[in-house]
Amino acid sequence: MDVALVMGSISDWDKVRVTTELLKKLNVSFDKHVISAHRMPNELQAFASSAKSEHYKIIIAAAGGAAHLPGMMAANTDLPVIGIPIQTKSLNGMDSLLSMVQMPAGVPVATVAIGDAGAKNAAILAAQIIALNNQAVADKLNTFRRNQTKEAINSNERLE
Ligand SMILES: Nc1c(C(=O)O)ncn1[C@@H]1O[C@H](COP(=O)(O)O)[C@@H](O)[C@H]1O
Repeated sequence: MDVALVMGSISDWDKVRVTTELLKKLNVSFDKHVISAHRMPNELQAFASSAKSEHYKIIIAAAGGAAHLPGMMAANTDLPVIGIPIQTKSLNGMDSLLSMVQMPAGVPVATVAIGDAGAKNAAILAAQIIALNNQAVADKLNTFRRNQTKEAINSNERLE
């Protein structure tokens, strides 16, 4: 698999479904897991430390609130980790964002935006990394970007 998509709870699944849809569209192979740094510390460590030998290339980690999951993944692997801050009811996802974006130097988490745009960008970012060594994914990305540009240009027609 190119990507392991990990989420802190099954309650995050609805928010990252869109990530999986885009990964599929861009020809990036992935599997998905609920793994929590807080609730499943041993499982997290086992998963992260064997991720490279399992031939994953990128980990996408989505979590809400005290979102230590992406940081702890990054602590236990040298694969690139992309963090998706899940929007929360109490603090709107600022809690999730700040707990993953402010990593100490040496252990980066490539943190995307809160919400739907971030969940989509995580898939695109992963595809861009995979595309460096995968022409089929590069072609899909190219088509995706061209269509996106076309749609933006065509939206001018809807202006009164
Ligand atoms: N942030 C974390 C971690 C972690 O970082 O290890 N484990 C669960 N969670 C988050 O807790 C929120 C509420 O989870 P529940 O709905 O299961 O109570 C979820 O957004 C999850 O990502």
